[in-house]
Amino acid sequence: MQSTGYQTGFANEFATEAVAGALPIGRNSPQKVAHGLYAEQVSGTAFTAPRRENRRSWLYRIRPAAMHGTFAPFAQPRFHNDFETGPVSPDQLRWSPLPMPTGAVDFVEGLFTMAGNGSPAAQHGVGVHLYAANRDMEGRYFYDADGELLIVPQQGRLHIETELGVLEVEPQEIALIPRGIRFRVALPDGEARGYVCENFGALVRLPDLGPIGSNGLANPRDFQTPNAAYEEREGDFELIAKFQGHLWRADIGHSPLDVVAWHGNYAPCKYDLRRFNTIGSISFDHPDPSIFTVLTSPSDTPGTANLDFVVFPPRWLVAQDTFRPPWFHRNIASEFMGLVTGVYDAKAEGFAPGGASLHNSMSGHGPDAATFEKASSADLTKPDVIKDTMAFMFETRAVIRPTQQAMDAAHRQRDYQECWKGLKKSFVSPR
Ligand SMILES: O=C(O)Cc1cc(O)ccc1O
Ligand SMILES: [Fe+2]
Repeated sequence: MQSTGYQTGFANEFATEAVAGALPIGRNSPQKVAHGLYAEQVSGTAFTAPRRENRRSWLYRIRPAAMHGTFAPFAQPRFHNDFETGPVSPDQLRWSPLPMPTGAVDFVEGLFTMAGNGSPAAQHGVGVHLYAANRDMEGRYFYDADGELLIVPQQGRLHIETELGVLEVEPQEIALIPRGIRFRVALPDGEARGYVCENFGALVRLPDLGPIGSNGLANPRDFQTPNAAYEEREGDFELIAKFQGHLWRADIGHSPLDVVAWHGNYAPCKYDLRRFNTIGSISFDHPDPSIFTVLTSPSDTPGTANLDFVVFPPRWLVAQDTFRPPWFHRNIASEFMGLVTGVYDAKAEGFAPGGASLHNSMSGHGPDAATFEKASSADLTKPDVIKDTMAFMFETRAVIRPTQQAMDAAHRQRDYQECWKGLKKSFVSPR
């Protein structure tokens, strides 16, 4: 399926048809839909959710989503949500990039669960996954009934064909696939690696801007939702479902990407992180990283997110009489970080593009020794510019529990704490 372009805005009431006249006018479910299509509603929030949070779309499709065989377990043991048992270490953790697969592996097969909290059953928390893949999903379609997927490509473009249209996504862009929406991923560059946050809680939305005003951070018009596109394809295909933490497969005799027209506000989208309007201090002190929030999934406690997706983009540092990089800190929230490209300003080395770090609730962390030395004696009469970088954080109110496979992984940096070892004792007692 080729991209047919985009509509702009975040969670707008979109309307799009790949065949003229396919969208009913003035009603959702006429007795007979034009062109012999079936009408089907997909709801991403409760029917009775407040209007400003209510998300649903109407799909006009060749066959309804109900048509497929029975599900049986699908073996892909690296992708799951089993992170809720046993003690969890408060150690600061860091990983080198997930190695590229040696055999042929598609996007679903290439998912590797790093960590998470909450559960799909409880409808709060997140799953944090990495993927490394080197082949297109062939005759295979996937949906995640457990959460929406926030995909952060790090290497290689993704061509994502969804029920509602096509997203072409490259590193430094993100894709959001709503819970339940079926899709297929192809890899135009042959290989791809990146991060996925699976959000079991309230759908992500743009944060309130408070005193920032009516513009800034991620602007709504920079989100792009695909125009309708469909394939009319019959064959021996496979539908993979993620349901309550595990994968299932069913035979399907046609492509489920057969939605000819749709309207509504429950749809995939993409966003270019390079369009993020970064706001920071122009006087003194490094602000809290909440200033970098792209999207937030609120919890039932106001101001305390289930998930904040935060980016650290290129920017100027001009603060005076200030230690300019991130400070040393401990935090009630828990922080999973990744790096799409470049160098992150708190870590001179060891945090590579494609790598990851995890600093859980109240675990001390901050600049490494090399960064501290440099920034403590930097010439503040000149602005610094941070260029060619894109780090991000999945920050959650609940502790992010690493999986056993993440703890056991050969690419986990077992010497991570060494990065703070060189911090000198400089205190000179006045007595
Ligand atoms: O730990 C980190 O590097 C993320 C982070 C960045 C920042 O600028 C302030 C606080 C914070 O947790
Ligand atoms: Fe932090």
